[in-house]
Amino acid sequence: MEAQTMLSGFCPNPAIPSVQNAKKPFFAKPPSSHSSFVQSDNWVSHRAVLSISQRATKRMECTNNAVEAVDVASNEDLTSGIRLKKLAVFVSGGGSNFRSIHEASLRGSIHGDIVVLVTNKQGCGGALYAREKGIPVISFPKTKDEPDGLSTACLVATLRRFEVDFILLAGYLKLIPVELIRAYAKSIVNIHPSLLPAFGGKGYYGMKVHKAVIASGARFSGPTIHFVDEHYDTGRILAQSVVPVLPNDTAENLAARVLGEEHRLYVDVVAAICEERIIWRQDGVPLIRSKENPNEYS
Ligand SMILES: Nc1nc2c(c(=O)[nH]1)N[C@@H](CN(C=O)c1ccc(C(=O)N[C@@H](CCC(=O)O)C(=O)O)cc1)CN2
Ligand SMILES: NCC(=O)N[C@@H]1O[C@H](COP(=O)([O-])[O-])[C@@H](O)[C@H]1O
Repeated sequence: MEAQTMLSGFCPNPAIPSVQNAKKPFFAKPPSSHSSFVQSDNWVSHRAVLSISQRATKRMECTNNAVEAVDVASNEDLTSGIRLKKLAVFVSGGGSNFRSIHEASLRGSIHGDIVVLVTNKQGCGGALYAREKGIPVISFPKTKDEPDGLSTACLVATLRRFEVDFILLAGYLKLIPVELIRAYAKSIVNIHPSLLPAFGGKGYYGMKVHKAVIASGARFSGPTIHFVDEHYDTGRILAQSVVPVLPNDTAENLAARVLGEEHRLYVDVVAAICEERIIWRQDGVPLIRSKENPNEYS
């Protein structure tokens, strides 16, 4: 049975609003040296951020609003103490970023599981890979090419039923509707193949981006990972990485160089998201806390 048909039972009545996650996170304030950092209510860790000397041996846990220090033998214990996250990936094309993240999940580099793939093109490479790996595939949105596509309300209800924590866009070429953005506030990220805000927005996707970069004479390019808001490529930037643009580059050469960096960067960023190492500065800029040195941010 096609996953779509099987999944349709997840959305008996699209009119029924999706159930919001009921979790109430424990608010933890970082040490005074980071007093400029606050954590939003969507991403706060369930553990207080301790000074580096304490952190090596202790983890703070909140149970029934009582905070207690729990002995931690090693970083693995810290990771194993963090809930395994459930991920939805959205693709429209070949899916190399999706595959890279899936492989990282399987080898344990990402503390998360891809539980569902969403696509607007059932025949794309990403959907074929998902079916080979037994990952359910959902069509979204409903179009003439994809008449079985879900409505936004039904997609939200289905993602809730899969208990999805975070949504990763990876070459998905349709605008994410505001209803889904509100349902997954600060929990949807996208990778774009240029150094935003340059060369982003409507019309900037795939090879079009690299052709524009080369035509501009820019000497550097690279991927950007950002949170998704209601417009294309205007959400808060979370991570970037720089590659050179060479004088004799074709769009294809540049695309390949940027894509290789995308695979590395996206795995690192998704690992940080799943390990609850994202922290929000008071001006709204998201930062990634270093795994090796928790007093360092990027
Ligand atoms: N609400 C948001 N939705 C999406 C975002 C986002 O930032 N906010 N990012 C895109 C991905 N993307 C760039 O990273 C992007 C994708 C597609 C387009 C675009 O111009 N699309 C064309 C249609 C293309 C097609 O259907 O083949 C269009 O809308 O005319 C720009 C940027 C994913 N969604
Ligand atoms: N604006 C969105 C956009 O252009 N996204 C780009 O589509 C490609 C998807 O490759 P993949 O399917 O092999 O991961 C990637 O280069 C990604 O940055």
